[in-house]
Amino acid sequence: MKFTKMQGLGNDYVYVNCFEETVEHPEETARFVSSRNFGIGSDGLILIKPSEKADCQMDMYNLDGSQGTMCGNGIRCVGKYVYDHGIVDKTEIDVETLAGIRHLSLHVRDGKVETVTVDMGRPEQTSEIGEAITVLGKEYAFTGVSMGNPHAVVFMDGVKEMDLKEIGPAFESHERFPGRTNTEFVQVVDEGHVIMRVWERGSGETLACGTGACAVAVACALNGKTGSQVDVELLGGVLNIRWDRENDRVYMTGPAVEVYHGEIGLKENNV
Ligand SMILES: N[C@H](CCC[C@H](N)C(=O)O)C(=O)O
Repeated sequence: MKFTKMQGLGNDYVYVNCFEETVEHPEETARFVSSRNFGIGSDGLILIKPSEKADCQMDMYNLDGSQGTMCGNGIRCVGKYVYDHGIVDKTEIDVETLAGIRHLSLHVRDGKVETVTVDMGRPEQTSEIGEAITVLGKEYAFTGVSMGNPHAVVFMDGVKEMDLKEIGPAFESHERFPGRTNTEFVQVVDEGHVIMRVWERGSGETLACGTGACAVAVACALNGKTGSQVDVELLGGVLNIRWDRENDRVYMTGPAVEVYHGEIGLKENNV
């Protein structure tokens, strides 16, 4: 199977061009390629497929093989891939996802996409603001926001020093979230800048989460902690998020990088 390794702020996936390749068992393939020791090493697998409704389709799988409905860092890399590899010849494109169609504006330099602005659609508030929840015997306040996938946003201090290995999975699989959740731990620096760590549903801690950064920007505004444009500082870098309150849509701008191409034998590895 030919693949391309790409990353958005260190949130890295194995991408397969399914205009040319077919992946029979995507969940199993995602678990295999994501393994650093037995496969390639990534946060998951993203299939770039033809679409009847858009310029292409993004089909995304987390490290554990669970299928995601939307991926912000991933969709920027999908936009870069289809432009740089000649699948599209325009810089305003639409990508079909399980969360709906998303519009991308591709910013090109020297013939290659460098950054992408994504219309991430309408946010949906999925809890009370600051809803109480008990996790590992301790009470927290969270704000639930969906960007087509579920996020629980928790405001706290000392975010950079946190160890997410226990608290992350405990939130992810908490009974309050029947389909599991992505969880963002956020420290507000000022009304235009926040620091965020993320424990992703199905992938664990990642260096960045695009949908998560959008959910965080919305939760910050809902809680009156920032304006509606926020620089979200992640371990992997900064995403600029703008929640347009006029049309109630969230816009994310960030980089997309192609790291390398490769080929991997699935049958030889019993996948
Ligand atoms: N783990 C997420 C999907 C990937 C989201 C993240 N990598 C992003 O950039 O938005 C979920 O299961 O909803």
